[in-house]
Amino acid sequence: MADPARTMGLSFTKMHGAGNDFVVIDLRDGRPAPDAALCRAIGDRHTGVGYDQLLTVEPPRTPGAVASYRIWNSDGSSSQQCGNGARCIAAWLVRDGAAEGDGLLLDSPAGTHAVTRLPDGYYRVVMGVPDFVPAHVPLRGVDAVEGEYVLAVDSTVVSFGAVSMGNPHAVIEVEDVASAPVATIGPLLQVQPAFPESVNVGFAQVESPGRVRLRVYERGAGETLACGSGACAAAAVMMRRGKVGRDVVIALPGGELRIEWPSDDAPLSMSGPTAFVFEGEWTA
Ligand SMILES: N[C@H](CCC[C@H](N)C(=O)O)C(=O)O
Repeated sequence: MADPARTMGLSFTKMHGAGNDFVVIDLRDGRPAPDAALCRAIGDRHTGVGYDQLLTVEPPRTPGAVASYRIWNSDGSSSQQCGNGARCIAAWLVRDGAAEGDGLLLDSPAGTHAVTRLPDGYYRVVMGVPDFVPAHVPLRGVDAVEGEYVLAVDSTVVSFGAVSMGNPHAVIEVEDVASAPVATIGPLLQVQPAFPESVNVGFAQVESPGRVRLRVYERGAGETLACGSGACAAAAVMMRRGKVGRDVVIALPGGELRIEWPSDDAPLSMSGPTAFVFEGEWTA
């Protein structure tokens, strides 16, 4: 049977969070998510709309939540977490009138998040407690020395921190992000057996105790202009190493995010911008 979206027309909203771009589709009426072929067609940067991630807004899964959402990367793979996406979904629900902006609850595949609209129009997402347990990243077969993992990939030795924000992250500290080997080491690390679910690879340059520059080669999307969970991961790794304070600005190519993590056993919060770009209808 033809995919219903192809016959009925599929409305969507194009958004971005610090340049990390999304197609948001409202499936609160219970319609099925677009199939893989349609996701790829919508995601094509030339013949479609283009996105880093496709986000679906769906009925809540827990009491008190306004809605739930799911996440597909542009390569069709799904993810458990999308920090920039959580902010955009919250802004989408507030604009839709489905929620007030003070502490709405959103169900993601990684758990339930409290989201608050800040006076400056930014959104703050409680992202949960960073999980450094290797098996939870997941990361296998690599031992850590003082929180640093070392892996030989091809002719290169890569040293990194590893943490789960609900999705897997490796964080590589570099002297200069501008010249970091993002497009070579990123995909190389992603295919290592040590990362059975692949990994988002961050390249972080600590500029000061209050500011980190970051580039992220995302799982399923390549290098993006911003990665919210990647910013959380980089901040958490550098905070635990004592390289930055517990309230830090992460400067990504597409914009800045603020990360607050009061203590190791407390939840981490991320604040940042959201933007509506256009509304559309897919009729191909
Ligand atoms: N590529 C990620 C999902 C999107 C994360 C990112 N866009 C964010 O804002 O957190 C993964 O496969 O885990």
